[in-house]
Amino acid sequence: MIIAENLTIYYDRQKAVENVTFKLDSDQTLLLLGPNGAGKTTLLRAVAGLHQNYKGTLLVFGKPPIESRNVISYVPQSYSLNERVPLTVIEVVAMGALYKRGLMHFNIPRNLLREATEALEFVGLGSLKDKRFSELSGGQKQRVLLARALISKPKLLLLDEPLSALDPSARVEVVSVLAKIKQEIGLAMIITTHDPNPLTEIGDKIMLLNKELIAFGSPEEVLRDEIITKVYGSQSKAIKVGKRMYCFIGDVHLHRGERK
Ligand SMILES: Nc1ncnc2c1ncn2[C@@H]1O[C@H](COP(=O)(O)OP(=O)(O)OP(=O)(O)O)[C@@H](O)[C@H]1O
Repeated sequence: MIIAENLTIYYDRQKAVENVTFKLDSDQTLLLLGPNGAGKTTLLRAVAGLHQNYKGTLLVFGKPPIESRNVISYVPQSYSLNERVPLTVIEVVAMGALYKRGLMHFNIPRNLLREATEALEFVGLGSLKDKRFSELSGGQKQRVLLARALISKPKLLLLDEPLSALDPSARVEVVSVLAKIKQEIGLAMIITTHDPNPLTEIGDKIMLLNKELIAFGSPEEVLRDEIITKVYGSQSKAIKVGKRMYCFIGDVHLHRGERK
């Protein structure tokens, strides 16, 4: 379980996220929604144990995040793999485990190659394992990064904007892998997004963040006109299609000067 109580996160003395409280069960998926500069990445990095300038309580499986890092996989927004290094897809996946195990060499042990192959098959890319990573499409790269994040068998998967910069069909591919992860692996996930609509089928909880916590609850509880208009203005609208909630929101940009 992930627990935050009165969590305030700082850059130096500047508050980036203020007084956030929430709980997430170990098999639940949280969609972390908010406009530019709302503090989504900052909160995600704090949960990952990568940003420790905070006050309040933050516990990941009963421990401060820094002590739980071996069971957390974090996929940053802009993945900084130098694409001039001619790595194959399977090497990119296997390196995820090598980093975690503190090994930094390129002789990938055979058992690890097998695990990496299985992880690639799980995301539907087994046939591309020997291809250059740099030659893949955006959606395929994101699926490889999911395989790489899964190889260390995390209990918590943190994804920063996994759908940004993908075209609609690539989004569908990635969302179907996320749904499979949720169904078949059953771990906790926190996914930051500007647009919850493609992800509402897998989101158990949604947090609307705008430096402060605006709302936290089920999609039905959070995607309501009276809540989303607080952040996205009077033009935004929540709508129910079948059993699922969706929303129309514009992109709101916060600038430093506008913050409290
Ligand atoms: N390294 C940093 N040093 C100082 N301030 C930072 C740093 N990184 C982010 N901030 C500030 O913290 C606030 C929250 O930023 P953050 O990147 O977490 O927002 P976000 O919701 O992820 O935005 P986006 O959707 O644009 O990625 C912003 O005001 C940002 O300028």
